[in-house]
Amino acid sequence: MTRTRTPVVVLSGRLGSGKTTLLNHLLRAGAGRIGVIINDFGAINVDALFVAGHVDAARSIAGGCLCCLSDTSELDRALRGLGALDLDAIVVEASGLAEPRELARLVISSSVRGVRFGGVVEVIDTAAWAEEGRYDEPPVALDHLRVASLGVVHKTDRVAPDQVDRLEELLARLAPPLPLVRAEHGQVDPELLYDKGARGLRAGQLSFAEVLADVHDPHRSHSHATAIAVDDPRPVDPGRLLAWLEARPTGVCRVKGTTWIDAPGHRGRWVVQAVGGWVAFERGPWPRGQEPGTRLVAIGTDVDAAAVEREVRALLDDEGERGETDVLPLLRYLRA
Ligand SMILES: Nc1nc2c(ncn2[C@@H]2O[C@H](COP(=O)(O)OP(=O)(O)OP(=O)(O)O)[C@@H](O)[C@H]2O)c(=O)[nH]1
Repeated sequence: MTRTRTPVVVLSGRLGSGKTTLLNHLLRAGAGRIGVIINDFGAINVDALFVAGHVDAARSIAGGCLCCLSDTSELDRALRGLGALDLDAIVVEASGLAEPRELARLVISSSVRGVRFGGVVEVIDTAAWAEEGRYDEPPVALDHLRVASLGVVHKTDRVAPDQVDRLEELLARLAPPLPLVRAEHGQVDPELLYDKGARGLRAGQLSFAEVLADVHDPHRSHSHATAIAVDDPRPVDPGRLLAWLEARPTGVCRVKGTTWIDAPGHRGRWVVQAVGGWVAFERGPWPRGQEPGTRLVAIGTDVDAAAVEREVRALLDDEGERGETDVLPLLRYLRA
């Protein structure tokens, strides 16, 4: 019996749009055996830390966008490792800055046997688009929409239904007829993702030849962002952390990671997420084998990296245990 080639699906979407959330949903949904390749931008691969434990095989590529790494064989190496396994799909979670066209090109032209390009899924942050209020402008670059085989209109719980309709009308005008699916918290039917490669191109979608032919310089095509990573065994000062998150340095558009809070009643691991003006905390146990500590990544454009790193390091707490009341201001950002 001929073994069918494993589809490689690229998950693309701007910083904080919900790619890891969607990936976790796929893994938890138990829809087949999935391999994942996670490409995070910072030196600490925070996304890899956040991915659910149900993954059958995982490879992590940290330290730069796949499409900007000088060694483009990194993806091939990861695919080779996974391609040998009997998987139903491989999902590549791109960093929020990667160029999907470039990633598609890397997968299409990969010489790794046993895998095939399975399409680009563009995760669209409806909440960020509504927050920015530029209702006639696309939520992502048009080129991203033209490469995509599916658009996930995501975070619909954070906006009014008429805004979701408005975004979908805009997308239908700009990139007809990109199939769209609405989702909250990544809850997309896995069937929609794995079959895409087999179905061929929709009208208006770039063909493989077009993706391959248009040799462009990925370094020019996305803004140059900087990721500042701090990994330290100390807890954070909750008050200073919140004040910094609420008034982040100019240019820092994304903060994520885990922090350690050492205060009675609130002691433990607090996951921090900030996208644009939005901040959230989630509490949870330390994954087995992980020592308590603070691992934060701040991502931004035109930032003074040394100054941001100093600011993040200043959040670390040398004064020992905090009082319960120090944590209270964080509670209004705490998600169940
Ligand atoms: N309200 C709401 N929040 C969501 C939804 N999807 C994701 N989030 C939250 O948005 C934040 C960012 O989600 P991630 O899945 O980490 O986003 P990402 O695209 O992987 O982020 P980067 O890898 O940094 O680009 C997290 O706090 C998620 O819990 C959603 O549908 N609704």
